[in-house]
Amino acid sequence: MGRKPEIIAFESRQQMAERVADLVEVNICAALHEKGTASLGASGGSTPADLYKTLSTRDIEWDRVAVPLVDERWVAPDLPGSNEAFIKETLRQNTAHNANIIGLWSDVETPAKGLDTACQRYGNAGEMLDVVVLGMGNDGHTASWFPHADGLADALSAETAPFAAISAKKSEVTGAYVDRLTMTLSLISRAKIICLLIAGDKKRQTLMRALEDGPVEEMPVRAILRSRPDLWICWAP
Ligand SMILES: O=C(O)[C@H](O)[C@@H](O)[C@H](O)[C@H](O)COP(=O)(O)O
Repeated sequence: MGRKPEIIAFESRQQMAERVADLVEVNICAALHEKGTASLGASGGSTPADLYKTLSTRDIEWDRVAVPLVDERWVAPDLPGSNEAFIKETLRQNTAHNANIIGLWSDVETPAKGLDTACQRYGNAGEMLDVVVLGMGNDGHTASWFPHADGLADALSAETAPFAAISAKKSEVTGAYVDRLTMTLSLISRAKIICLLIAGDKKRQTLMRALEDGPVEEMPVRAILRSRPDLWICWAP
């Protein structure tokens, strides 16, 4: 049996935000010191809000940090549900007011049509990402790797494309946001540090199921749990 990732349990969501911000800060500053630039792959959703707000007050040279989105729902940044809007609102303030957030959405009909633009914008920001923050849904998705979605095979393939277009099956978890663009396993799994942030008992139960044997297509978060068992799984009630 391969190594299973460990779960770090915090007392509160605020404590989790502070300690994960320490981890992100130290790794971003180390990358800046080594290379002069750094990259932080940032997920949307809602769980990382406290982390991003905390990070926005840290003493980091944010103008040298690229913050590409991990995934995006196909909605313009001025509409509810946009991950780009969420990350701008929570991270781009205080010392991080000049962070270079790299959005994935462009004004074309579908994520598939937006793929080239996303890849161009992303450029070399993260041939190897320094840090990636992931979340997880109660259906066992992470990034926009939704169970049995169209495009899931592309997102999880060993090919080196950094992004894939996803069309998820509509569910309670996706809501109306079934069309997505997402970083691929190939890109995320090469990151130096990966943090999977989860909160609440229900997600802890979902995670325990994901850690069991079973098909990746049913719980795609398994792809990253299996390929990077050294990832930091951080949980708070
Ligand atoms: O667009 C999104 O929804 C995400 O980037 C997604 O992968 C998210 O991390 C999980 O769905 C968890 O979302 P919550 O933090 O809102 O539970």
